[in-house]
Amino acid sequence: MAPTTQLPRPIIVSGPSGSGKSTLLKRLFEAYPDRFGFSVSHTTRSPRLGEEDGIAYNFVTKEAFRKLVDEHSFIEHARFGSNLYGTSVGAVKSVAEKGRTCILDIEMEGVKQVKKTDLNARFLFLQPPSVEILEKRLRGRGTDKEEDIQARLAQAGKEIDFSHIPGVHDQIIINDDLEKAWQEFKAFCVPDER
Ligand SMILES: Nc1ncnc2c1ncn2[C@@H]1O[C@H](COP(=O)(O)OP(=O)(O)OP(=O)(O)O)[C@@H](O)[C@H]1O
Repeated sequence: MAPTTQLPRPIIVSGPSGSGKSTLLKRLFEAYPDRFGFSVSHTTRSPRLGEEDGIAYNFVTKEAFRKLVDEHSFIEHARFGSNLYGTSVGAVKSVAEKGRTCILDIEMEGVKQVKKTDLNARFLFLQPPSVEILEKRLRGRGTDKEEDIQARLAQAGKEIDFSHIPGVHDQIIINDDLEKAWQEFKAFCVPDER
């Protein structure tokens, strides 16, 4: 295996809910379809029709999942309903081993976990111009219930405070004008094109 330093470094994109992560990542994957990749998550849920192990998810038993948790294999893991889901360090490394830059869209606790690993990641934070504008965008998106919007706004303050701790992120992009944010985002993710 090639030394980690020669492999594409993973990019960690974080930012409050509604800051525009999905919008910019969609553009990035459309503009550079072969350059980036997402890691394959682990789950204890059963595969649905057509879902291949190792492609849609790494399907594992609850026992195997717990063992991975005990071995600190996950960057983050969570329960949704009766199923467990997790992002493993190994899954991120395997994207890099295929020559692609792995992109992780994660929240603050995940960022802290990645910093404890040997992934040698680059950290990008997407910041809304203000909490008022963030609220407008969350409402405009039309996908969230009122209580979810309030919870997302409360969490946004914590995410922004954390992002301002020196050394946490390599770059902070303020997503005010979308075209300007896209240019900055692209320059960070595809630095050799500058
Ligand atoms: N610069 C911008 N100007 C105006 N609207 C924007 C801008 N960037 C994103 N939006 C809009 O804001 C809303 C939230 O963006 P998006 O869904 O990409 O956020 P997100 O960070 O991926 O949120 P989540 O973490 O909840 O998935 C969307 O409706 C999107 O179209």
